[in-house]
Amino acid sequence: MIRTVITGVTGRMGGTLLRLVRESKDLELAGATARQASRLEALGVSGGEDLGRVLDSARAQVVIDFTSAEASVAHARQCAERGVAMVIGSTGFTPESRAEVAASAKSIPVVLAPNTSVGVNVVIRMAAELARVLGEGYDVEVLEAHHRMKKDAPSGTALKLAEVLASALGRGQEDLTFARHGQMGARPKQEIGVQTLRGGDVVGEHTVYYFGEGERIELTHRATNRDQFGLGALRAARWVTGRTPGLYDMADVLGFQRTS
Ligand SMILES: NC(=O)C1=CN([C@@H]2O[C@H](COP(=O)(O)OP(=O)(O)OC[C@H]3O[C@@H](n4cnc5c(N)ncnc54)[C@H](OP(=O)(O)O)[C@@H]3O)[C@@H](O)[C@H]2O)C=CC1
Ligand SMILES: O=C(O)C1=N[C@H](C(=O)O)C[C@H](O)C1
Repeated sequence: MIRTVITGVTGRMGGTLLRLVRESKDLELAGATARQASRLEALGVSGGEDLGRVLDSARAQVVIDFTSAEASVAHARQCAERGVAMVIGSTGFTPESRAEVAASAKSIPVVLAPNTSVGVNVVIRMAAELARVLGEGYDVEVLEAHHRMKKDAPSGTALKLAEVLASALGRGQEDLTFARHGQMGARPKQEIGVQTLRGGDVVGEHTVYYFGEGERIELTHRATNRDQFGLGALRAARWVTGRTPGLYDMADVLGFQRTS
């Protein structure tokens, strides 16, 4: 059994992960964190507010962390100090905070994935392939929709899609456009647009549009609950436990060639 700690267990993903780890045959819950330790009792789990202290008593092999970018940076440092592997699903990283996770990943193996659903990762791969095959004659746009409680925008998945599309088309960060308003002028050929919708209880939807002359291709993934994110995270946890230190992503877990 792989001894697993879940951070932010009172969150939407934390709750999903707790149920899936409890249902799993090869992962066991070694502890959990919550910002208010009093809430752990109601869930019937042992743990505390500080990951470092939880790890010191839990003999954990892997931490699954879906909290926030800021919290994940601190959690990665605490795991690195104790040699515990990690799966980080948090989004909202800046280049600087991502670099801090990468620094921790010099001493522990870390899977950092803005989307742990296997289906989404297949779509990311297909999106890059479609862009490569279609080439320059198509205008590429990414649209994402999420629930009203989501804090970061655009989603980590939309950013990843934009990154792999740019790489497939030989374009760079400077070609990404995150919103349009006012007198923008005609759409530059090189542009890759990334647009965000927020509302209700939308779990997570991503569409890549390829607008051509006389045709339009749309590649869509819709999550209708959080289980596939959780199951993918458990798969990543099995894969990363005992691995050589380094920063990995779901492409590594799934044995795909990296797209960017
Ligand atoms: N990779 C993937 O496939 C997916 C990624 N995500 C990402 O995972 C993250 C969590 O999403 P979700 O579960 O919906 O969010 P929630 O707000 O429901 O849960 C976040 C949890 O993390 C805790 N937390 C937040 N900030 C801190 C902090 N600074 N220190 C310690 N704990 C903290 C929260 O505690 P408290 O309850 O006290 O606020 C809460 O328990 C987001 O970044 C989201 O984008 C989400 C779904 C799938
Ligand atoms: O916050 C969410 O809910 C989600 N966040 C991830 C992201 O930012 O890409 C993945 C998923 O779509 C749900």
